[in-house]
Amino acid sequence: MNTTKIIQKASWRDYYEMTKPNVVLLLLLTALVGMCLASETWIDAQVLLAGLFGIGALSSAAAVVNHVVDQEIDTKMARTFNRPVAKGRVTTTQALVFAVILGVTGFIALELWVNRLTAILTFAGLVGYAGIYTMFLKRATPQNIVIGGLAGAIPPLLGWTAVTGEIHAFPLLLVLIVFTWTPPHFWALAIHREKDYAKAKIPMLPVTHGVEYTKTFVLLYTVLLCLVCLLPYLVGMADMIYLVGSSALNAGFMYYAYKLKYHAEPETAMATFKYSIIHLMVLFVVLLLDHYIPISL
Ligand code: HEM
Ligand SMILES: CC(C)=CCC/C(C)=C/CC/C(C)=C/COP(=O)(O)OP(=O)(O)O
Repeated sequence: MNTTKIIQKASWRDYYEMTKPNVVLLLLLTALVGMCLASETWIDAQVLLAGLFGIGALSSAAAVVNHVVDQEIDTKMARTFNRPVAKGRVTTTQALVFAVILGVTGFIALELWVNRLTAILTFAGLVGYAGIYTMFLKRATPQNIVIGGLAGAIPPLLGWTAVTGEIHAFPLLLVLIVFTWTPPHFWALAIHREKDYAKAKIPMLPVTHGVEYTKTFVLLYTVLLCLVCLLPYLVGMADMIYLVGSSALNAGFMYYAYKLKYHAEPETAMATFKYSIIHLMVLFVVLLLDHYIPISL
């Protein structure tokens, strides 16, 4: 369906919004923690700055491409209809030029001042989110976000490879944590926005399998997340601050997921989604504290 777009002048805020700044900030926190956990001492300033810049720029480029590819469906949903490209304030060409500038500068920064492995893995994250998830999976299967979640989960590994130049099992555990966290994060929001997704004909789980089924899977993935979060402690990667902190955060997530399934009120799904963001943010801060203040039993 063709939607007529009203031509309005774009402001810098439109370009900022297209980068999904809050999402990218949380991705960068997970990358920073990956860097810190890989270092026994201070992180080299060049690796720290160029690494965060490059990962941030390529993630932002992926987010801008998402705005271009999804412009048609964005016009159909209350949450997204006012986005810069959907609304026509930024043209497809302008957005793509912006994405290419971000992508190329980010890749060059990683290649020149960090290392090639990190540049290639970060680029793979961009292709995973902008190419595989946005262009194909999102419209193809209700498991879209489970598979696509891998792209958003990769930053802790990127932080680690930025510092060490190699892949290690420890950051892969952090990737596994974010990967397991993504379904309850997104499906809680999708339950709240189920009618929007149905209207835009996007096969998100609550649309294809119903809200009750999705709530069950939010709960099951939250249980899985609680188990996966124990792994850093069990393999000796993290100590007591992490064990206590992550257990408390996971108890909170279980409370919301259980309430969503068995005692839901109208706002429970949105509250669960909001909690998921606090959960991941604090979890990574706790990992950082634990790294610098190791307390063993
Ligand atoms: C395939 C994986 C993911 C999907 C489908 C997804 C989906 C979403 C959606 C639809 C929103 C709402 C955005 C809005 O209100 O405009 C959102 C918000 C958010 N997501 Fe995710 N997400 C995913 C992965 C991640 C990851 C890996 C992170 C960070 C590590 C993350 C962090 C956030 C944050 C911080 C917000 C709040 C944004 C804001 O308030 O502006 N998400 N997510
Ligand atoms: C290089 C690298 C690590 C790239 C990862 C990039 C990235 C920005 C991941 C975020 C995941 C996310 C917000 C998905 C929502 O997309 P959606 O299209 O389902 O949500 P929307 O409807 O809000 O656009």
